[in-house]
Amino acid sequence: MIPGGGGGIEFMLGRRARRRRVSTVPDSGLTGPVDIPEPKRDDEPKDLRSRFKRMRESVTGTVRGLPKVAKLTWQASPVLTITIAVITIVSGLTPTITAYVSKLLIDSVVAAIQGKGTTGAIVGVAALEFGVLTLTAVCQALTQISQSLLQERMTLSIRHQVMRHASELHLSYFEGSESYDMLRQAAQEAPSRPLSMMNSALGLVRTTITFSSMIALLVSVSPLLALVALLAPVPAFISQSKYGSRAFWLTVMMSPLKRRMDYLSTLVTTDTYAKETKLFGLGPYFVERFRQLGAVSYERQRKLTRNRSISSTSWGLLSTFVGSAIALYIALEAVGGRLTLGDLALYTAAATSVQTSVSGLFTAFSGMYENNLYLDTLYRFLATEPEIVAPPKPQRLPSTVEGHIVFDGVSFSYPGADEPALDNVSFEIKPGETVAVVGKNGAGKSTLFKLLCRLYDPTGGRILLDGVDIREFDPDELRERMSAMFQDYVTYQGTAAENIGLGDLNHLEDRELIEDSARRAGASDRIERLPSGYDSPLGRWFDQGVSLSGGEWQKIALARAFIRNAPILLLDEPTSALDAQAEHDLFARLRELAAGRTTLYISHRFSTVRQAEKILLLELGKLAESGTHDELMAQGGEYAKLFTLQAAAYLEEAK
Ligand SMILES: Nc1ncnc2c1ncn2[C@@H]1O[C@H](COP(=O)(O)OP(=O)(O)OP(=O)(O)O)[C@@H](O)[C@H]1O
Repeated sequence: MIPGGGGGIEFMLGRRARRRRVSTVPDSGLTGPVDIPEPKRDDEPKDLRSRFKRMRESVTGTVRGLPKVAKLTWQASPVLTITIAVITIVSGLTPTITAYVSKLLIDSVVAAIQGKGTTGAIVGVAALEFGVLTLTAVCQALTQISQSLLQERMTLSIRHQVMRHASELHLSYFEGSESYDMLRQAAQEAPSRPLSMMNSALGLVRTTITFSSMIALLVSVSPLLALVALLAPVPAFISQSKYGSRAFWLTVMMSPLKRRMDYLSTLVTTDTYAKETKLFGLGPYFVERFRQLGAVSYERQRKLTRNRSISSTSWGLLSTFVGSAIALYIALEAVGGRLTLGDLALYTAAATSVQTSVSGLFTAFSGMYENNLYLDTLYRFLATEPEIVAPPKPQRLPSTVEGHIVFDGVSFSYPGADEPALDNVSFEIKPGETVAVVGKNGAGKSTLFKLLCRLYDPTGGRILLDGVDIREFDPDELRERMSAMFQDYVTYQGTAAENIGLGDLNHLEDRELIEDSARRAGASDRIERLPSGYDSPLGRWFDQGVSLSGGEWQKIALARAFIRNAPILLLDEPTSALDAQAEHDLFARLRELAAGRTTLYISHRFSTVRQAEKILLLELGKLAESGTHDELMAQGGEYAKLFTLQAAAYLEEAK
């Protein structure tokens, strides 16, 4: 067993990190052997004392988890939570009442046989029994209905919380595989756990009620019997909780493997990848890798399930043996005339019930313990603080931002990277200027844009907007003043109008503005030719939509960037997929499109770069050259070299 609560989990994750290093699972899952380490713990308690210590720790950890679970359940539905709680108390009493009514019935039958009772009394007790049984049935039905409804509400409520929190987290959170695993577990495992834990907790209450009322009856016939019945289920509990923690462990360990399986499955089942997987004949290979990873995952689950059931069945048999011995003892007492037939029925029911209650108590507790471990992942995820947040007293952005940008000695390294992506970069962009950023692949151009949007914070230096460090603004407000088209723009599975409107939620359904943005991006002709124009679905996930070409999609992404009337416009290779005419048209209109805005664009085509008012050339994260086209050509540096190289290639072709 392992301690519940945060400390235990951190400890386990520490171990997990160590295990991952020795893991034989290759990072991508595409090649290499497939295996995952056994979810065994070196520090598993060996002797009884450490076992009890562990048990005490897990009891405290689990009990501490209860208020949080109660809060989650209450948040999902107060009415259903109260209903379930009330039914639990009622159904805790029904077994004892049933047992007592059975005794009354048998005694009244025996009395009638002996001529001491009446048929009327028997009918009365039978009616009472009918009433109790009806109450039991109603309670069961109500429990089932409330539980399934509460589960539905709970799943929605937790998924909603996970989505909301994920939407607030910083970009780099999604780029780490460990945090991604945590997110996956929180989203997939956690929704079913609180109700399960709540049920276990309420089961605990129910069985405690049954147990207390029954034990009173059992003690009156034989305190020794009561003690034996109490102790018999303990071993089963210990084995249950041990396997409970292993099951959790296995889920944690298998999360990376399951993600790889999901990835392989996506490669084969998603339209975006289908072309290439078919051409390179990768389908059967990916399917086989999926099968291998699946086989490993199944084998681990099978082993655990097998060991768990063998162990719990064996310990369960011990309890059955004790139960039978008690029944025999009571039967002999009845034969000896020391008990009535009604007493015999009552005590047999009581003994069985105490036994079931005790094992029920233990099972409920070990269930809670296991669920609490899973929930801890959810709590840790929900407790992850977004790294990029507004300062306590953010500076208000003026309603009209001028767009004066200064990079002052800005450096940035991606987490875990050896080399900085940007190294002491300084430059100034005047309001309304159009600036081109150029440089070789990996020079740091896109990183510069991401820092400007505050998707990351610089590791050194500062970025000023209209003279204020951008960290002093609320990041949401800052981003409202910017519009951007990234290199890996999103192709939304929605209509053409929605694809554009999503660039500005305030104008999501403003058809006039959407059409105007499409015109400015050169996308309107194609959209108008679609079967339902702007209402045509693009992509095929939800509707039988139209498939657009790469360049057509890029124009739609451009239109999305244009719809937002922001003072700063960032375009990362905006014409990489456009044909020569479309590219020419766009840049010919760029001055008009960029009027009144500070515009930065990244481009590898020097013909489009030359018209910028300022050009920044990055080399290995450093600002190597800056100036106008004429200035840089006159300098005869790297820019001049690259420009001449490209121009020469065109001239060569033209010959
Ligand atoms: N999310 C990331 N995590 C870690 N490293 C990254 C990440 N994104 C980029 N890098 C690294 O930072 C460096 C700069 O990348 P960046 O995307 O800014 O280059 P770029 O100049 O835009 O290149 P390209 O012309 O190919 O688009 C590269 O070496 C890249 O490997």
